[in-house]
Amino acid sequence: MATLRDSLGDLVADVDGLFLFSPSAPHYERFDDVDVTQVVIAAENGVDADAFVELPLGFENVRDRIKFGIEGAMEQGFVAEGDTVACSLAMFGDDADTVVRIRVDESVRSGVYDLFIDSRAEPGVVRDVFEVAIDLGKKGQKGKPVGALFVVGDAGKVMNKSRPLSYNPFEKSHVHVGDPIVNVMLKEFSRLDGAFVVSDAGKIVSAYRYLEPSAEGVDIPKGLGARHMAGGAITRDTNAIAIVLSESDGMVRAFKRGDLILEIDPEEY
Ligand SMILES: Nc1ncnc2c1ncn2[C@@H]1O[C@H](COP(=O)(O)OP(=O)(O)OP(=O)(O)O)[C@@H](O)[C@H]1O
Ligand SMILES: [Mn+2]
Repeated sequence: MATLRDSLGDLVADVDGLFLFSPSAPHYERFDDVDVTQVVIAAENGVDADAFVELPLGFENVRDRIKFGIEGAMEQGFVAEGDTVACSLAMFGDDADTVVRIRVDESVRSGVYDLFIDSRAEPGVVRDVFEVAIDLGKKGQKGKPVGALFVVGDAGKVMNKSRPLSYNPFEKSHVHVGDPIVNVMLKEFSRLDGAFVVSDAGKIVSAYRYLEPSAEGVDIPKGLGARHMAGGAITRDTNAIAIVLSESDGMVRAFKRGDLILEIDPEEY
């Protein structure tokens, strides 16, 4: 009679790679002499792995996390299309409690890795803007839900394709989107109309910008309105990405080249 170990062993039988998501050192050492490519995907390479993919965001959604890891491993040549990999990750506890078997193919490519790593803005800036948008999504302004639109990268071109809705409070200051003060400021602003324009290096160039991209041919999900349309369209007309917090449904969405790339729920963070 087959044991449970035999039956579940099929999950990892003849895989080409083992992906360890944020492994502890003891968990990592358990696989010291496994005979397949090991890739560590984590916020930092604490276990000093040879094959490492940096996770810029926590990705509470496991599907997004796995897709990001596989996309990053493909980009770096650790695995190739057609490979099958086993992913070990923590879903409920602090250490690995889940194994996922997945085949590496184009369907895994969600564009999330590309959004963070191959955009004009630095990966850390993209991460900082996500964190500001997620924080705003969780807390709102004075407890009320609020929407916001951040256009990140290629600021010169974005400014040329937009106009001021009112005076720009960032005109004479050098505020980086990762500065803690930003979260406080955004909560104090009377309203977050228009778009925030952020430079490649993360400087907030302007607030209250009215974006005027040409919108024909930009296809955004039904039910999303002008803020999302402007966010999608500006990323088609420039090399910027757009991160949009919806006042209506509280979701944070990212657009690049006119396409919706990522949708996350701040409540999961
Ligand atoms: N072209 C634009 N450029 C900059 N900001 C815009 C633009 N169009 C709309 N907005 C901003 O989006 C806000 C909300 O507009 P609207 O409700 O139509 O968008 P939405 O996509 O439905 O967003 P939400 O899901 O937050 O309601 C507007 O008050 C305005 O501040
Ligand atoms: Mn709306």
